[in-house]
Amino acid sequence: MRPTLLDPLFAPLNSLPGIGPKAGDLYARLLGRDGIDDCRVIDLVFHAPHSLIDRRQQPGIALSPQGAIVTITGRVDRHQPPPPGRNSQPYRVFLHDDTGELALTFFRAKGNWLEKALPVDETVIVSGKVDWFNGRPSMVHPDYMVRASEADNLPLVEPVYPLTAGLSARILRKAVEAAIARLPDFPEWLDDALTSKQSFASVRESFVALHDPRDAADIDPQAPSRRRLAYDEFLAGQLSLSLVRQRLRKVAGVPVHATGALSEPVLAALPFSLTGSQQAAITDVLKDMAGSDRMLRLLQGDVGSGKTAVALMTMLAAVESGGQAVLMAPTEILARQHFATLSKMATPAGVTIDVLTGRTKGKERDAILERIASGQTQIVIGTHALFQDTVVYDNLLLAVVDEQHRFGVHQRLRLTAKGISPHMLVMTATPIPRTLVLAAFGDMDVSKLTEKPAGRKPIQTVTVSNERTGEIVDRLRTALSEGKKAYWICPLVEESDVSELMSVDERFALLSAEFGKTVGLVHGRMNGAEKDAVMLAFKNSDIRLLIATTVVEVGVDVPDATIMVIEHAERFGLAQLHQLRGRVGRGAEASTCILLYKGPLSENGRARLSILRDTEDGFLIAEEDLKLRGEGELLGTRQSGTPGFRIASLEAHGDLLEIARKDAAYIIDRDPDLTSERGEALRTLLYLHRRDEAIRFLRAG
Ligand SMILES: Nc1ncnc2c1ncn2[C@@H]1O[C@H](COP(=O)(O)OP(=O)(O)OP(=O)(O)O)[C@@H](O)[C@H]1O
Repeated sequence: MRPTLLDPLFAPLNSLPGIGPKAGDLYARLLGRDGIDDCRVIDLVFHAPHSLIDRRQQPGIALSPQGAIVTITGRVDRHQPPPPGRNSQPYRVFLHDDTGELALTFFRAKGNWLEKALPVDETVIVSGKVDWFNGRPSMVHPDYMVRASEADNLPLVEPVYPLTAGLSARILRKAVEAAIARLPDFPEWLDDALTSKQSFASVRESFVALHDPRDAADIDPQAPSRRRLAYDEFLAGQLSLSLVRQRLRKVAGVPVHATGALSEPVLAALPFSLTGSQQAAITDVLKDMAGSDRMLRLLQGDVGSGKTAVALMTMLAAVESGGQAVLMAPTEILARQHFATLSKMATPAGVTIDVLTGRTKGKERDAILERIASGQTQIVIGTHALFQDTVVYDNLLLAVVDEQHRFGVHQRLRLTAKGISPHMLVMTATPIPRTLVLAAFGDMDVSKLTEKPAGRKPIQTVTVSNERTGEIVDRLRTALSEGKKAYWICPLVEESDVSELMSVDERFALLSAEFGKTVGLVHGRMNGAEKDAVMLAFKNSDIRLLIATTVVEVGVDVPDATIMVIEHAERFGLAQLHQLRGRVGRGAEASTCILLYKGPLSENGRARLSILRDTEDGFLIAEEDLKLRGEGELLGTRQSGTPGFRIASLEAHGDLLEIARKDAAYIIDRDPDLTSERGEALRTLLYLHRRDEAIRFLRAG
């Protein structure tokens, strides 16, 4: 049960005065929620200002910079209403100070109201944005106008919040103030030693300070209030991951005894030998699974480093031990591709492998479910359909979760909630910077595949302005006539971009006109069967040029494709470009990646593309991407529905994440059920950050 202390903060957002049905939609949009019913008061408390307006700036009229928000103290000289019948023209009021004259400009204004507010000969203070036009300064609809005698009514410093169209700054500030007024006195959940070392204020004071910046330093991520709140956010995350991990570890842990009876014949039949990294990762996994603790391991592989083979070897070990294994892929395409590859690779082992996805229906589905329940099926490949209630396993020992870009604690929780407690191997598609691993997975055991299989040729990467697209098409013509295969990737087109970007459909039309039937198209709006058919034709060479959106980004394996063209490369994250590029260079032939950009590039944009040109080391690229883009964008975590951080930033507060990790481990070690006084306070922290799932877990455990 949520502590009653938090009730006022978890009340519906529209319980605040002034938020009606119309504003509700705006707030939902602003806060990134589905609807107003999903918004709580607390969401506004976390809605931090990004800058401030300092109305203490009084440079004088003549010295006010164009576009700056300034405050002017001056004497009103005259009013100039629009000529009679010309109400579309503005109403102007002129005032002066020692340096010059300023026109205050009002549209559709009532004259008598202005005469009262700005009487001639009165000294007034006005504040707002100054615009210079033809050498004359004006201020359109000042934010504030007060008489000099009432200077106290002018807020000197004002926070500026992210807004959404239709919601005014003033209204939002009112709502935020009302939300802040509901802040209770929180129990202190941090250790005294830490708060004094870091000079943290109390939680309540920190929230108040967050919304009441006094100068630019208070807006900085390193402001003490922000650091405190960032720390809390990290701690809540680390604590919930530790709790989950602790419970997962506690349950079961059926030791897996690999005999080699199945994996050895498979290994012997592979057309290659495993790399040192692959072998090391398999050894790590087998060692974990042989123990009585449950395995929870993250397998990070660079693009094309051969994760699939590692997954197969570990799954065969589970089967050798008399159990079952599943491999969960993030998409239908990948599940089917894994199924095809693994079935072929595993033939010498003679194991029964099935595929189960949302598309598996009717009699086929019933038959598969029956085989899984009886234990006849030893390995199942699929999507999240693998963990629906109707799927009952006979003896599931290992779950390999190919998370690719979607880090989901939730899925892992769902698995355990079913009472299934297999060993778990989580695979990610690209290297992830350590801080991000920590934030998303907590303190997890990690194996890395740093080596590329032998015989791979480096991919030649070039950056080319889109003005030279014609040349690229000419080069493609030659390559295709030599029997080569190529990808051409277009970014996802959002409606707002339509005029600016070439959509996949347009690109497909243009290139089909050029190259005829050898051109195929896949994108996210096609259904699964359609996508599969095109991918298959590409694999089998009926299609030699594949136009695609990023649906091919993860895991697609067509080893004889050697050319990758990425249109609007400046729009993609580095890690994503690295992933896309990784679709080529998977065979023995030399490959090329052409990054087409629309210029002129910003300095940052140029830096990003050149990193990609200069290295193929995904671990390095991931670190650079984090530096240049920030974690929200990185690997698309934002789209994946994983709750991002609201105050904390991995770049700015990486040091705090490290401390929070240790703090969480220390807490769980001493007070695993959070029952001490500090433990109780920490429960409040978990609720405050909507980490309820961890608390539910605590109770279930
Ligand atoms: N040790 C190896 N030697 C040579 N080729 C290998 C080796 N291991 C795997 N391969 C081959 O390399 C290709 C890439 O392997 P895999 O699809 O498992 O990569 P991945 O790690 O999943 O990368 P991605 O995320 O880019 O798909 C496959 O065609 C696979 O058969």
